[in-house]
Amino acid sequence: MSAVDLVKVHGDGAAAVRALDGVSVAFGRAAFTAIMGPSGSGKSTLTHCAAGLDTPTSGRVLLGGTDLTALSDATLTRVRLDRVGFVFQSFNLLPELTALENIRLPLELVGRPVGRVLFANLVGALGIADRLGHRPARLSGGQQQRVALARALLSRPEAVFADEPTGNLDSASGRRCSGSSARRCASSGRPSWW
Ligand SMILES: Nc1ncnc2c1ncn2[C@@H]1O[C@H](COP(=O)(O)OP(=O)(O)OP(=O)(O)O)[C@@H](O)[C@H]1O
Repeated sequence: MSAVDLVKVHGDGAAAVRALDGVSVAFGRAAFTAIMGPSGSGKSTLTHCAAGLDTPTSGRVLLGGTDLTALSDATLTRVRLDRVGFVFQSFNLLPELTALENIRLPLELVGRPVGRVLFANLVGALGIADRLGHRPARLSGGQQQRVALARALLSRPEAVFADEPTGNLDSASGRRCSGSSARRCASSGRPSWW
């Protein structure tokens, strides 16, 4: 997945904010990449543009051979559901659905079957197997976050984007969800993309 010369200006006129100013970046296949920077430096904006959730003002976003910035709204929606997983900072679970229904929803929207083994493995690894019948309001923040992670991973997407995905988890759960490479990234103290 790569982004080329991304510019994103939020708003217009005197209130315009140039959140991205010519960002080019490539994320390798099967790589775990952390984006770090000060508050307000554009991490969420970059992540949303890279995942096709927001439209850059200019520049290109490539997922495999697909230029997301050249797609119609309908095709982009389909690509997002089918090929991209996203974990939002505020989870974005649907309150009237159970955890199970939230996790399955993206696959059901595109008419794809739910892989039973993958589903069982995911909810087991994330420690939410006994909470699947609960609505989000009956779950803790960390449990909601793990439901959101399961939802993002169940479709085996080509790319998973996560905006502060382990902020509500205890340190052991955070390590399980992000893997040992995350520890290495975080402890290296590098302030930029890699
Ligand atoms: N919808 C919006 N309208 C106007 N300005 C926005 C909007 N979204 C973000 N911004 C501005 O764009 C800049 C980058 O915001 P962004 O949320 O991408 O930063 P961030 O690095 O993710 O911040 P944080 O670490 O605090 O979550 C900020 O100055 C922010 O105020």
